[in-house]
Amino acid sequence: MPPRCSPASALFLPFLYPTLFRSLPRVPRASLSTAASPSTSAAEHGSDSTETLTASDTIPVSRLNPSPDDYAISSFADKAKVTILAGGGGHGCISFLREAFMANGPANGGDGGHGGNIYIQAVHGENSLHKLARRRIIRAGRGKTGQGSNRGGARGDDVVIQVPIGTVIREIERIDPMDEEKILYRQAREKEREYDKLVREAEEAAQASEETGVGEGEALRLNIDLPEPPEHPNAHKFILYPGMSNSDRRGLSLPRLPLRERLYAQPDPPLHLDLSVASPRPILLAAGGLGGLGNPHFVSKDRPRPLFATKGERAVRMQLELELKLLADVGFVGLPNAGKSTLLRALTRSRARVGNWAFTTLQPNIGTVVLDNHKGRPIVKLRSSGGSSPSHSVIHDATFGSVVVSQQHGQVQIGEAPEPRKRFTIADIPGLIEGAHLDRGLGMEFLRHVERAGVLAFVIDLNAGDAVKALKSLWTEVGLYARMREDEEREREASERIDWQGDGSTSAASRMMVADLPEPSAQPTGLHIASKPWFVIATKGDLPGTEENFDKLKTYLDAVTDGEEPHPSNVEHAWTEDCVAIPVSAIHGQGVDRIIHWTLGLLDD
Ligand SMILES: Nc1nc2c(ncn2[C@@H]2O[C@H](COP(=O)(O)OP(=O)(O)OP(=O)(O)O)[C@@H](O)[C@H]2O)c(=O)[nH]1
Ligand SMILES: [Mg+2]
Repeated sequence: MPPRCSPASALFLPFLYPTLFRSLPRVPRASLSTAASPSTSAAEHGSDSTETLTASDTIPVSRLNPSPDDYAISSFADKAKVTILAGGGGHGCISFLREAFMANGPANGGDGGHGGNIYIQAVHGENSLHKLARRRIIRAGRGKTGQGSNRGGARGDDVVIQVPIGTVIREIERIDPMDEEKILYRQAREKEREYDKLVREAEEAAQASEETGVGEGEALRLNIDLPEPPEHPNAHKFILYPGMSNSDRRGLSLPRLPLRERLYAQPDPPLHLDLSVASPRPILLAAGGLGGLGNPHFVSKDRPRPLFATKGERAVRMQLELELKLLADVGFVGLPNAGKSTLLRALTRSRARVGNWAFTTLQPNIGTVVLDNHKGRPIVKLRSSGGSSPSHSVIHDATFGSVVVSQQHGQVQIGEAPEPRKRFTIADIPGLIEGAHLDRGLGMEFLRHVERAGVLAFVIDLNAGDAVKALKSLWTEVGLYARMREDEEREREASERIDWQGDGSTSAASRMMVADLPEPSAQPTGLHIASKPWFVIATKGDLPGTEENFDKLKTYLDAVTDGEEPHPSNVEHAWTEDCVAIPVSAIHGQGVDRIIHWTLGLLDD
């Protein structure tokens, strides 16, 4: 375990609070970095720390201290409802060869093109569903109609919907013309069977009347009583030649079309996809309709010049609900106005709105910390070994690439090094207030994102009163929310359980089914959030008079790590492995490197 706020590490320069880094000579406040000077000089002039609340006013406007209207509107969305329409098939063509001295050439109408499919693919680099949420309807291309001279129509364009990794797709509604057609065919077959039965009965009756000597007239009457034969269900699928004469139309007998199988298998309903890893290939959501058949398909000895072709098949239409589950690697949790958005700006290229008032942020902002220059070369210097996982070291070998040498129980083990992380994402959510778990403030909606982050970073304003108290109240809110969610989950699970008896009691059969499963604990613990690794980012450290507050916070966190104090949420068995507080001054971009390194250590553990 690395020393907390290690004075030996050159990366973790104690630019703030030199007194906490005992082995370093005490640096007088006046000689702190120039960036911190405006507020320092304010302190020298004897100003009160509460007066420096608006210290950002004295700092020149920059990317990290922007004017309130210098921001990009957050285009983030974690939910979307879309209707997808696969492309219908193009119609078949009715055409005949026309050449000099050939009055009635053979049929040469081309087939229609097949409709385009709609696929979905989870990819790296996407981290929001806002583009989909805005589009609402996604259509694949329609197949083109066939042409004369046996030229087939072009295929409709496929559409690949790219979504972030962690997207869950649920089907709400589906209209599949193939299913409708199957039902129509089944009904038609039943009607035909009934008609055949009637015909057979009429014939038998006619035969019987002949044998019993009833006159020919009676037999004829029985035949006339028969209803019209049922129409075949695929009559609507044909297109007729527009220049057809009335006599042609009267003598037209349309052939029976068999049910055609789609080129691509349509996934069975209800569709439920959980794309928790990048999909190497796009996954089919909706298959396009088949192209119609040109008139040469219907040429026969009795019908040398078919004056019809078939229409393209209609395609699937689906309504889907998409939800982005795994949102960010790190979730910022903090009171309003703590400096979360400024910190996000300092760590990433985000242009989140910053303002000296509560609830500046109304929608979550997602920022990506890029660790390489997109060519594999690191732009953030990583620690060679150690961090929060010092039990292994990475050796770079020209022949074998990266090899991990780890020591477990005194034995050296050699394994393949994991791909170095190239980026991680941070979610900056609106500030939490007391009662957030009861949906006060902008609370609940956004605590969901915290629940899903791998690491929690508590952003505490050192200039806004007791930091330990602030941390405890934030953890209390998060803990209460976690318990509430566990309760909800349990209720949902109970309502989804099969009621074998129909009266709410569970029979022996269902008991057998769940016998091997561990019984869920009766009380919600909130452990699913409290067991996540976390750390504290103590911000606004440039403001005078904050050093003491940080000192207290550090002492408290050391006590939590050593087990002398309970976890701030009071949840038992919560994560207390290495609770640290990192002092930063986001407005000056100081200390942010250390956040990146610490986060990497926690994420890679
Ligand atoms: N002196 C100083 N001021 C800071 C620092 N970080 C943020 N501020 C100021 O604190 C105020 C609030 O910053 P924001 O980043 O908007 O805070 P927030 O936590 O995102 O606020 P909400 O979105 O309302 O929850 C702004 O006036 C910032 O300029 C810092 O490190 N030092
Ligand atoms: Mg904000």
